[in-house]
Amino acid sequence: MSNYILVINPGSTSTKIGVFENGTLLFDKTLRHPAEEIAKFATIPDQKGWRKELVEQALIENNFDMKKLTAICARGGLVKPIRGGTYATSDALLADCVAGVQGQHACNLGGLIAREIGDELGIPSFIADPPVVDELQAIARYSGHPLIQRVSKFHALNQKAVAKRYAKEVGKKYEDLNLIVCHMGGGVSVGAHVKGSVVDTENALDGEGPFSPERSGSLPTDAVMKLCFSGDYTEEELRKMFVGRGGLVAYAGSTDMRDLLKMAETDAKVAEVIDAFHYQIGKEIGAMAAAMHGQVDQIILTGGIAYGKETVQALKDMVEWIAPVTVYPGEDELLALAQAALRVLNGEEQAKDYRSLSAAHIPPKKVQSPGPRRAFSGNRDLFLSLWPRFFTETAPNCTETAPSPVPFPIDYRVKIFTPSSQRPCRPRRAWWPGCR
Ligand SMILES: Nc1ncnc2c1ncn2[C@@H]1O[C@H](COP(=O)(O)OP(=O)(O)OP(=O)(O)O)[C@@H](O)[C@H]1O
Ligand SMILES: CCCC(=O)O
Repeated sequence: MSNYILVINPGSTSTKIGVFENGTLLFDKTLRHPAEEIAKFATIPDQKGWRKELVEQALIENNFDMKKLTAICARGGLVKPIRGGTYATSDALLADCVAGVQGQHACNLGGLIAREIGDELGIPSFIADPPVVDELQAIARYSGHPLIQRVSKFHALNQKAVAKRYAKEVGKKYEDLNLIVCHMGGGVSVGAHVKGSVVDTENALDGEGPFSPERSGSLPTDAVMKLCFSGDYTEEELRKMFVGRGGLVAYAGSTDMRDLLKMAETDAKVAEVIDAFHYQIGKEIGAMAAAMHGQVDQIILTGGIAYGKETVQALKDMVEWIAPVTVYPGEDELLALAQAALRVLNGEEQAKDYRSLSAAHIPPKKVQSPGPRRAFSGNRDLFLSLWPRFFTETAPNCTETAPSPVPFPIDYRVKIFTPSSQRPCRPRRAWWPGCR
């Protein structure tokens, strides 16, 4: 029996859709959303009805009868940290997509639209491998300061898809391989896939890792603090500067690697920027190899920039001594979504239940420590907000700790960094349960 699957991948300026009959694409379409259309909506969740109508219209234009659909699978959203896999669009998941518990991003609309269409048709709807897939090992969560905890936000959908594709091609299971996957698109992320879990990667959305065509990646803390407190920029301006207008576009004026490679033929400065881009990515691959104790079966390069032979050669020169390199240029996130739904429909995998996981996943609230407020005044919030959000805090004289945001046997409670004083917590602020 054929399964017909609608897949939806909402991005900031487009919604990509596809209809698959089992694993075969029947048709796809990129629905472009001009800035002036997007600007009509105050928030991302407000765009739901409008984008949903555009999706339905595209199916009609392709003469596809929606009643034939068996399931819907979407990319999304910035929900709580979860393990990779296919998740049913439960109410709890949708509430977190609306709230944007790890940030507002167009992919939060994926689950919302999928569920609404699915409910209308009486068919199941899913999300798969959202950017907040978080399988970090405990030691990878240390940032260097207990107020800031590292989290994983990366191209999980494409990274996992190409890793599984490689495993299939060599006749092995993803869960039996150690792979470094490097996605190079508008953003760049490098993941250490150890036996099916991404035990280290960057928070590529919020300012970690190598710079990319449009993101600054990791920046020196002191310099960032100076910008934050300079009074010259608003929080929003700085965010745009680092995520959206940072990296290659900031140095060389374009996010398009093809243009930059052309420019580099006659412009030595642009050529050096591209060298630096390759250098940072190669260095990050090396870091992941060390995190994996050198036990790397294969390095996989993927994303649009992996089409460029210059980039592939530069990275091979830097990292091929670690492990052989396979190149899967571009990304096929639509196919990855269809396959994720199919694995569930065929009974190869069970859809995960976000609701039953979410209790264990509740990240610590963004708790404000009463202590350092005076030192940083109001701008402290601005500074911290540029960094990974789920910093776990504990009061200087409080022995309570915040819960782990992930369901793994990880206990990185901040208590270990603080004197285990039994003095009562400061009475002036209750800032998490049990610390009153
Ligand atoms: N043949 C090519 N050679 C070199 N670079 C290329 C080639 N084709 C596309 N690219 C580059 O790939 C980049 C876009 O990649 P991609 O389409 O994967 O990004 P995206 O989907 O917009 O962002 P993300 O992958 O972060 O979600 C651009 O910089 C583009 O210039
Ligand atoms: C880093 C997660 C995905 C993206 O770049 O949009």
